[in-house]
Amino acid sequence: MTEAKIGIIGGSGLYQMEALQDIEEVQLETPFGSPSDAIIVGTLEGTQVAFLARHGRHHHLMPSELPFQANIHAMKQLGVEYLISASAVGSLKAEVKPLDMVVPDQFIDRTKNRVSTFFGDGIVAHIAFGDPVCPQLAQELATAVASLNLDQVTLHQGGTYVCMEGPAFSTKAESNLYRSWDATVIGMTNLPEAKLAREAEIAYATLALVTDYDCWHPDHDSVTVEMVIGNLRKNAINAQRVIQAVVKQLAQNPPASEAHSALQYAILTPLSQAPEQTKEKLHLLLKKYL
Ligand SMILES: CSC[C@H]1O[C@H](OP(=O)(O)O)[C@H](O)[C@@H]1O
Ligand SMILES: Nc1ncnc2[nH]cnc12
Repeated sequence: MTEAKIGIIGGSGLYQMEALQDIEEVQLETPFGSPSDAIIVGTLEGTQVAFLARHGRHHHLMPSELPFQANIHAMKQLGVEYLISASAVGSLKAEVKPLDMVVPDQFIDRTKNRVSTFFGDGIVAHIAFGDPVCPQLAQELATAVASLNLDQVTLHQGGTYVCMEGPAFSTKAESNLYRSWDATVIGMTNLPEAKLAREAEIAYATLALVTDYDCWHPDHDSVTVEMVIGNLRKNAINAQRVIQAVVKQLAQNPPASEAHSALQYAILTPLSQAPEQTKEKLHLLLKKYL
């Protein structure tokens, strides 16, 4: 059985990891449907990792169409314990410039149409989510960025990621509202993923790669895809270097994470009373508690 303890979800601009060796394409099915694409399992720095292009390798899925449950379930099937998201974001702060990197430690949910839980159908669970990002994995990301001294890149450790529905970018009024909330960056994908990863007891952290100043900045044009694409290419190269460094660190010293036991006190329904069909559907997540 193909396995990997470290998973990577590549967002806009990061559709493959060039340094991956001994690649195997794994086409997985889950009780929640098919993931965005085949998962590419290969070795990086001698360590087995699993890579998934969030929007598909040809970017055919909108944020609202992403099969978040299937993506996280597929990573869990492969044995992933640490999941790194690389994501394009707009900046909501003057000092956070395009090409900078942010390792957020908070999220604000502005989505309207996302499924962000595996539970329901007779089994109720409420995971703790006060700290939505694994602090240990976030620290590994920050350490890796700092170790590389990347040209033109400032690292911002901590910050709030606003997750909006999209696909249209924000209005100026919305962008300024998020600025008044002291939010740092904006994107369309990471919050459902972080919630589902926590339910799956996978440590999750985001490497947010800044592509633009959204639309609030008086000295910059409002965000367009054309603007974003130029910076995505540079960001994708930097992101791969960071991920490679993190994988090396994690392989040498995998940190303990509270995320790995997130369900321990979260399930309210006595599993002895729960519907068999739901227990079966959630077996991968629940098996250690059955
Ligand atoms: C190409 S700009 C908008 C698009 O990029 C981000 O995606 P991801 O988080 O997967 O890198 C943002 O969330 C939007 O989906
Ligand atoms: N300005 C922005 N708003 C939402 N998602 C983004 N992804 C990249 N830039 C973005």
